Amino acid sequence: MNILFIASEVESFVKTGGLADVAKALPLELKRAGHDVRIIIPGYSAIAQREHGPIVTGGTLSTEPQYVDVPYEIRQLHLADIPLYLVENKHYFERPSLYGENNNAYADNGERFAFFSAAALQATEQLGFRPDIVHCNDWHTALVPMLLKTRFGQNSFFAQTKSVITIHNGAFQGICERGQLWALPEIRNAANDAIYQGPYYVNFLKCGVLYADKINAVSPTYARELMSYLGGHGMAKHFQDRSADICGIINGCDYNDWDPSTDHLIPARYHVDDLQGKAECKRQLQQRANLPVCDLPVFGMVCRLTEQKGLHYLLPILAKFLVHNVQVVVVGSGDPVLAQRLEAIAQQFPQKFVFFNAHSNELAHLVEAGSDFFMMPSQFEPCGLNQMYSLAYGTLPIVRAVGGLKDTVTDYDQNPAQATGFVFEEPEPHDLLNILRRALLLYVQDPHEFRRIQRNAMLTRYLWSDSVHEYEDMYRKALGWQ
Ligand SMILES: Nc1ncnc2c1ncn2[C@@H]1O[C@H](COP(=O)(O)OP(=O)(O)O[C@H]2O[C@H](CO)[C@@H](O)[C@H](O)[C@H]2O)[C@@H](O)[C@H]1O
Repeated sequence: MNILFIASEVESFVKTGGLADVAKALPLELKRAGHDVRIIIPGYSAIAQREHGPIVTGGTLSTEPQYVDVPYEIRQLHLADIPLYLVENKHYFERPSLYGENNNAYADNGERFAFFSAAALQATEQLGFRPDIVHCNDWHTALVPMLLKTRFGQNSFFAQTKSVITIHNGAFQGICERGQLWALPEIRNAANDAIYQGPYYVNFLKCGVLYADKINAVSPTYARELMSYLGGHGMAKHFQDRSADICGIINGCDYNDWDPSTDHLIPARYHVDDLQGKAECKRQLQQRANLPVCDLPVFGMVCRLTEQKGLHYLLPILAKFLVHNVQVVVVGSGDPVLAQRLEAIAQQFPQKFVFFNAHSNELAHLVEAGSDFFMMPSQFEPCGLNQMYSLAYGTLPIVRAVGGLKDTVTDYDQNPAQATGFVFEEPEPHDLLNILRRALLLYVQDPHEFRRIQRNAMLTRYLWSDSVHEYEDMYRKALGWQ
């Protein structure tokens, strides 16, 4: 199949979160499976490799006569042997950040990603790449399915093209004033009330859910949650209406980047039968964090600082947990209020708790390798990648039973024989504290049992090559081939 993968970030070029990891690993695996894959993303000035790629085409996005047409250029880079196209426009993408600054989204994000989506499709035709499937990801590219049926609906080039959308995070929906879509009158003036959020706003994700030929969430549990009122981020009814076309496909883990036996971002390598390197990673993590270098259990956490990641469960109980003989290391960036609260606790417990207010891939690898446990008490979690990295690094994940966390971690109490970590149910700080204590107790009282679970965890595999079969299946269904 010819697959156009359209996303707002791709690991190795530009990344703020897990979407970027998937937008790298999935196209690579689809390519390995024999498909012709092209990736297209916005040409942010933050992309360091940008100057090495040639401009391969360009043009203007035509709009209504009263507005000026919007210019763009297409630059070509490569992700391994996959062409990666950047849609460049100085006004929209030459900014210090991808989506916003100082924790505030850019006010014209709707306009920016509407422009990107339409220009990406127009450029695809200019490049002569006729996609069977346009694979959209999250709200940023969720207008694409509707554009294929409106602006490009009569265009014979796209006559056989079908669209799918993957929901990585349904909480972000891209709600913007209708006026921001001045360049896309076919959407701004559409008679379909369902895509609007009240009379004045458009909801990008709704457009995707209504118009995509097939939809998937990044885990089976999250697919079910999206159709429930509690987990549907206010869009449950729209997901329910499309229930026949929705499936859940668990993300894979990219073991090329996340394998402790080959990882060169960590100070020592190790594998399931020889954990000496892990002990060295722990020592170096403790040194780096300025914590006493000793055999206390280390609980790590790496995340964007947002409510989603369950910091409001952790913050109220962190001081109580730090009364025990433990060390806790958190690496995160995002919400300044959450950062301040973490910093205040770090000052109170300098010998036990360290907070790195940073986005650092190298630190993320060190925390994964050097910790004994990894905390992911998310409020909701479409799939989650860090718990998979933790399993591979023998760092027992402590997670809440939601979304992909529920699908990937087996709880010690529920299923001791196959346990790979610890799972708690209720969205309550006290439940998190209980499970942290349970994990601590196991570490202190039964090192052999801890080692056995660690072994289970390290032998667990979530392979992209398995998930790709499910994506191929979804594409075939979208194309009506089965
Ligand atoms: N401060 C920091 N420093 C360094 N690295 C950091 C970091 N904060 C986060 N990261 C990295 O960003 C990625 C986060 O991935 P996740 O899947 O856990 O969450 P995210 O919510 O971004 O992704 C969304 O999309 C993905 C992909 O589908 C879903 O798995 C997930 O549930 C959904 O919320 C990991 O690679 C992690 O190491």
